Amino acid sequence: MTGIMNISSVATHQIGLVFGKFYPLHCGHIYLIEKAASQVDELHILLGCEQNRDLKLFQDSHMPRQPGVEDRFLWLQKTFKNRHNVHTHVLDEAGIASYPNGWQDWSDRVKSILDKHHVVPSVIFTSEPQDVEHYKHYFQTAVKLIDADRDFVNISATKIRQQPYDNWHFIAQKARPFFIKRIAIIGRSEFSKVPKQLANIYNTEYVGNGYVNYINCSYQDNANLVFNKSDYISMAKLHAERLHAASLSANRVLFTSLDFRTLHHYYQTAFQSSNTILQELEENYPFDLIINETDFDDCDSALSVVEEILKMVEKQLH
Ligand SMILES: NC(=O)c1ccc[n+]([C@@H]2O[C@H](COP(=O)([O-])OP(=O)(O)OC[C@H]3O[C@@H](n4cnc5c(N)ncnc54)[C@H](O)[C@@H]3O)[C@@H](O)[C@H]2O)c1
Repeated sequence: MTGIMNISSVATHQIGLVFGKFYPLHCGHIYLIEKAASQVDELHILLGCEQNRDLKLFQDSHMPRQPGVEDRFLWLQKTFKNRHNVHTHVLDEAGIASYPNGWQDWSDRVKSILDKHHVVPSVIFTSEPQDVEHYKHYFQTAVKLIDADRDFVNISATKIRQQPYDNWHFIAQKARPFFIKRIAIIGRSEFSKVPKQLANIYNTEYVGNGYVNYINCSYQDNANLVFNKSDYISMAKLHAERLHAASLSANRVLFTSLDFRTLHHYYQTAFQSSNTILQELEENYPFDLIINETDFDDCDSALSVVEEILKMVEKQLH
């Protein structure tokens, strides 16, 4: 009895495919994938990438940096991490005439990946009506068209590439940290309030210097506190962790009172030498905007400072 059930379930085991560049992954893609996944036993996503095309898409965009294949792969993996019947594969399209001119070579490349993973598709899902007959012809499978008019999620990746910050709520939650603009506003006393104010205005996260806060709380007499070399490294590591954590929930932009270039500069001034950890953080964790108290005149009012900074931030987002 059990054997018979297994044979019949193998015979009806439905395997679906979804193709896409996911450049970047957005809620329309997720809707398509979830609707597809709910109609099959297993869904395989093929993430198409082609170096020159992808670079051109980036150059024609307003994205702050270029997503690599690994970024796009991770967005999919993280988004569908709890969907155990959804699998993602990278499809390198190098050397194939670009869409829609390379259907034969492209479908051969797809089939070689499917063969490698022993995947025999029964249905292809797409929201592109013009591709339906091609898919049927080259893959000899059923094709299901999902929301061709984009009624449910009215967005395209092209629009997001053009205006990522105006289309923020369409960007997949797991892709958003990639797009966060990092802004450091550095200064003392009154000026130190400015990044907190800006975070409130932009309904987003502020990341203070956690290490200094910790030291201030731990020691009563910190008037003559002098940091040693390891303090700077601890400060930098803690700050990188806190920035990363805040970027998971930040809204378009993130404000902080410290960037790694400035921290390294403090270190160099104190010890007359560089530090490799700080150097690496400086290089690998660039900020989009660094504003210093010294960029302003002493006589500038608090209001005029905030207004000036608001203009700079707006430039970053448009
Ligand atoms: N070289 C060739 O001849 C050839 C032929 C066919 C396909 N391809 C490749 O296949 C891939 C197709 O990618 P794409 O440009 O369609 O990717 P995409 O990332 O823009 O879209 C992925 C899928 O999501 C769907 N989608 C987009 N927005 C949606 C929304 N708002 N609601 C619902 N669904 C939505 C698309 O229709 C598509 O089916 C590319 O890598 C392309 O190169 C190449």
